[in-house]
Amino acid sequence: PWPGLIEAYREYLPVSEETPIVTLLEGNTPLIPAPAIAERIGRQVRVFVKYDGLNPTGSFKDRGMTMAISKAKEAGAKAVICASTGNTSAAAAAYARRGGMNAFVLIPDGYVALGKLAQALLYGAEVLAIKGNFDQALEIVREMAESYPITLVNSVNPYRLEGQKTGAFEIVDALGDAPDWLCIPVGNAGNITAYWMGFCQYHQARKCDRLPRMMGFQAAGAAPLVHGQPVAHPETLATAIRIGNPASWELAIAAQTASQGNFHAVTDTEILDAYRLLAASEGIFCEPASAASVAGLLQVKDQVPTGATVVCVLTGNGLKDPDTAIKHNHSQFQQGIAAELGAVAEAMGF
Ligand SMILES: Cc1ncc(COP(=O)(O)O)c(/C=C/C(=O)C(=O)O)c1O
Repeated sequence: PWPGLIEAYREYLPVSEETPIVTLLEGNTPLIPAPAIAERIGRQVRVFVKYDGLNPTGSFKDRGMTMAISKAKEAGAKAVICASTGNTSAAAAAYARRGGMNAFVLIPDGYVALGKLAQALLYGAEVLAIKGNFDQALEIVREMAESYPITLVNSVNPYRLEGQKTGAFEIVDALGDAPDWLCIPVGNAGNITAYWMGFCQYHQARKCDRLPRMMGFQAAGAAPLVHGQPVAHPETLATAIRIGNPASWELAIAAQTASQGNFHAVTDTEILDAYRLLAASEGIFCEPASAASVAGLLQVKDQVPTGATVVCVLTGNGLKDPDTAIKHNHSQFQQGIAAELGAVAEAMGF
């Protein structure tokens, strides 16, 4: 049976026998073929999606949190803190409580998807909603962690990136080599940094021959890495990546240049089209920010080499943000039908 990420990849992680393992058996998520998306590209291009929405708290953050919380516990921490657009706070709360610690989370008031807030509250985090955006919340928690006995578990904590790089390991283990392109949504830029770390470490260990081009996609209203400067008032319906000043800016640029990758901006409309395509044509429900990886691939599809293998990282489960699904689906939804066969048959067009 799958032992959880730290046990599965111990030799590649900064842990020792003294490290307590705080785990919810995260990782080992499916790499699902996406024929409907591949068909949109053609030229024998193969597309897979790494469905990281199937982690225990529903996002890729669990990969980083099993490491960050285990290391915090090893260091004797009693409480952790993070700023979050939602998924980090859910994962920090779950793993901190699992590890017997308290979790304090700062979130931008009014811009956290319903499912993520539900998680942080029920996991028993101290949830502080500030009248400001994620970037302001991150500045505050970085100062807090400097001045008070509390461990910061945002992705500036190196153990977060160490955990998140395991996504790259799993992709190589499943494909037998690295893909030609790795498409990934980018907000605070920890995940694109971590994936590149993982591919490079696996390449060093001769576990893969090739290294992918890292293709990072940001929401058009929150695309500092595309514009080359911070965005003071980031705006997008993909609230998970509504971030204007990524903490891992330099590391993400280094990954992009070293991999000969690129950053592109995708509009909210392109994100919603990919979000609906994934659900209605592939049967895969991810949250809006995650669909930016597919929206981006489709935007630059003519640049994909013939016969290439592409992996799009779907970073969060669609259930995190039910409001967006209800508001932006293209399905038939007839309400108030009489509970009679005739009425139902008529509604169905018979
Ligand atoms: C679903 C989803 N997809 C993509 C991203 C972007 O990853 P990074 O580029 O590593 O930030 C996030 C990030 C969320 C937070 O930053 C947070 O939860 O505080 C996310 O939740």
